[in-house]
Amino acid sequence: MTALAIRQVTKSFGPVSALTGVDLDVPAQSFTAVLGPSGCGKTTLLRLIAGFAAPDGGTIAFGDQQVAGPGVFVPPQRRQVGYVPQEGALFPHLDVAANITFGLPRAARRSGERLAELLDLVELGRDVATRYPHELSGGQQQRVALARALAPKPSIVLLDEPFSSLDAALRLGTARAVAQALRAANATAVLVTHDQDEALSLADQVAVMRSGRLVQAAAPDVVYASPADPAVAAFVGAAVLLPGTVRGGTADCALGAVAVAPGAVEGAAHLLIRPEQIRILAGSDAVPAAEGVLARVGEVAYFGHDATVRLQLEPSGPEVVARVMGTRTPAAGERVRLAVDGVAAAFPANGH
Ligand SMILES: Nc1ncnc2c1ncn2[C@@H]1O[C@H](COP(=O)(O)OP(=O)(O)OP(=O)(O)O)[C@@H](O)[C@H]1O
Repeated sequence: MTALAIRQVTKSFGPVSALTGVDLDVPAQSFTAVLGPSGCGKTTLLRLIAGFAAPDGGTIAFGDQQVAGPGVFVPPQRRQVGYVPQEGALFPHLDVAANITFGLPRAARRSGERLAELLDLVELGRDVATRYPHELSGGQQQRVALARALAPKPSIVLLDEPFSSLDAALRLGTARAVAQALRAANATAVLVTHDQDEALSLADQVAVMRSGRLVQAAAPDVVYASPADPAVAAFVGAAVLLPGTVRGGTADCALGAVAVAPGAVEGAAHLLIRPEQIRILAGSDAVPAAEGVLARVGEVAYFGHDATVRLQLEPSGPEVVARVMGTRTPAAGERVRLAVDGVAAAFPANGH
């Protein structure tokens, strides 16, 4: 069942067109990440869903109830939406218990049952209940903000870059705990983020926005492996884009003959290959000349778990980037042979 249906929504601020013809379906009890660069309209979309502003055109429906559209505007307090902002959303003069239960009827506030349930849900100990926001870490504060948003059992939870103020170490753990709590609460959630890793790792559906338009909405692996266009490809991860020619399920390019996804249009194309698909076979002496494509190793950036390796294709080909395991990094200057694993996505050259 669709919990949230957005149809042809537009919104302008004076001459600035923030949203243009946005369509998005969010299935019930699922997690959608709206991903896009700064200024693409993500927050505006979230604010329209919450009811903090009205669209200029189009409709928004929660289940079978239209909440915004021509002649219809349900105010935010009647939309049953939970909202988790970036930071600083907690009341500083109230302890955690009072913050979480703020929106609940008095009886539920008094019983403490729902409070205990919510603390468990966001994986916070009971001892945290009497602390004040300034006595919590940033990650704990965001968990409390989520517990407060979930307390009245909203139909939809909206999260506006809720992890962006956290440092890297806290970010991952908090994001995972929040996603888990949303699933455990059977909530329907929409998260706004400009962080591709966050979107790909947390969401069931990634909705990619660019310049006020929604350019692709699909499962994370589909957006990554079959992006709608080269710009989406580059935005959702590192991408090697090479010109090539598609013929009979294979493309010829600077990396040799590379398999392409079924249905690829024949002829001139831009090929998308992910850095982790480029495999360094071995030093050029150890591999028969017929195998792989020759390259010279340039800069190696070591990240511990893995490394990125810049490779200049020989004799005069373009530079490509490979992602290799941290235990198998070649040395700069070494000559190697390369192969491509898996399939490349092909975009017709005259299509863009
Ligand atoms: N209240 C407003 N008045 C005027 N212009 C606005 C207003 N709100 C947003 N905009 C403009 O609309 C466009 C989309 O803004 P929005 O905040 O939705 O983008 P965003 O993708 O959320 O960006 P960020 O990631 O930086 O928050 C931007 O050009 C912004 O300057």
